[in-house]
Amino acid sequence: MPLLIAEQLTVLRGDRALLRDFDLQLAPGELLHLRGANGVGKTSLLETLAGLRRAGGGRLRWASDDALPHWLGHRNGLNLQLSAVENLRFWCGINGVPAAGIDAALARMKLPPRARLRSCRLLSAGQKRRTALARLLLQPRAVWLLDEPLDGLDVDGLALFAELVGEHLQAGGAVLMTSHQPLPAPLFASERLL
Ligand SMILES: Nc1ncnc2c1ncn2[C@@H]1O[C@H](COP(=O)(O)OP(=O)(O)OP(=O)(O)O)[C@@H](O)[C@H]1O
Repeated sequence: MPLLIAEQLTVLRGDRALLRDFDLQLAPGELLHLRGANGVGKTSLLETLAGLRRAGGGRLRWASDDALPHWLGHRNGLNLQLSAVENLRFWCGINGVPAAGIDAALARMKLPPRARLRSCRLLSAGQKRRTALARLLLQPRAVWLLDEPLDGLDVDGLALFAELVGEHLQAGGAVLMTSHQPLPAPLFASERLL
């Protein structure tokens, strides 16, 4: 049974329909890559699927009522005045997740210990991305909706990301991610052009 089904979805930006009659299914163990040019509506679609943007029509069905997805926007959603640890502590607080796993999650993302305590505005783009991705490790959620998650990652970061995704798919989760270009190895996905 699919984890997520979107049927005849209309994706809006203001009063403009970017996508109409958009159908999508996401099965357990599936990595689906949505590829499209700048401005085509990838971010708007992911925000609509995540429930952050009102759909203009159609239906969204989740495998279960409590199947809240992980949504990671392309701007990372970090408060740049706070450190990586403080950002994740805040995220844990608003999501009711124990903060005990923060250090382990940042270690898994290979963020050096000193960088974890530094204000995020002093981190590189890739370090900020690794911090944002660490949220995926803090709470198990079946569906990951990731908007341009590879931006800023170096070769090691890409390998790490592929490892996390592989483990998630093995565990029966699913990932929907966007980008502008074909996915690099070692990521293997079904691809949909927008
Ligand atoms: N704040 C906004 N207000 C109104 N329209 C917007 C706004 N932001 C974006 N748009 C419009 O919505 C359309 C879709 O934007 P969206 O960010 O979803 O595209 P995208 O495919 O994710 O683009 P990119 O690859 O550049 O990130 C764009 O063509 C843009 O003109």
